[in-house]
Amino acid sequence: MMAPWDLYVIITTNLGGGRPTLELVRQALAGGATAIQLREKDLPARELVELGREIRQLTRAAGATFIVNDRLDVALAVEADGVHIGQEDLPARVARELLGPGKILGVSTGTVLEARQAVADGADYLGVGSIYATRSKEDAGEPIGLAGLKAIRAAVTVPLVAIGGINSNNAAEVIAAGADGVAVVSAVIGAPDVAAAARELLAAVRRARH
Ligand SMILES: Cc1ncc(COP(=O)(O)OP(=O)(O)O)c(N)n1
Ligand SMILES: Cc1ncsc1CCOP(=O)(O)O
Ligand SMILES: [Mg+2]
Repeated sequence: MMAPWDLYVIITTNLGGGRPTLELVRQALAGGATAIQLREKDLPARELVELGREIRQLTRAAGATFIVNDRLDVALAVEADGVHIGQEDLPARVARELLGPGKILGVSTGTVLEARQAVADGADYLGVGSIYATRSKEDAGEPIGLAGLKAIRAAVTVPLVAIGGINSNNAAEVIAAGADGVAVVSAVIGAPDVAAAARELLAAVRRARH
């Protein structure tokens, strides 16, 4: 069964307003996040594994998908559902070989060429963006906008998760442009009430689909 990508919350603790990682995860899940990504750039592998094990338990109990960013070794070690890699990470084809067919492989793409290549290499879903400007990733590049998303939607059939500057005010137009779900950092973990922010964004995504 492919994961529901309606609300994919990315956990980068230093963008979470000083709150502990697991508290952010618990609150995002309480607000209905359908997928959680552990995205910590500065933690040693040992700490990533410890956190990943806890998040595995929390996501399993909530029925949510758990993806580890960048680190295929950590994803396997904590029995995550899969790994997300970008254009500068492990090549997607290599990641697919190491993962085998049973785990989810997500790949970041910003162009039709990248999207087609990622699918050919074995991606199960694509992170598409940055759609809008974002302050959560320094090297996010120029926004591709809804036009970029629509072009990728027309080129591939795998699920598309739109990312970059998405919030409850613009989620509807992103879904209308062809995204299957939204991936967010600041709109959820940067909010004063993480659970309420997740609930509001999830409702916006689901409303947009009907
Ligand atoms: C769902 C999703 N889409 C895109 C990204 C970005 O991945 P990447 O380009 O490798 O950048 P980092 O997140 O590793 O800085 C993502 N993490 N998740
Ligand atoms: C990880 C990532 N990849 C492309 S944009 C981005 C950051 C998205 O963060 P926000 O939802 O706060 O704009
Ligand atoms: Mg990466």
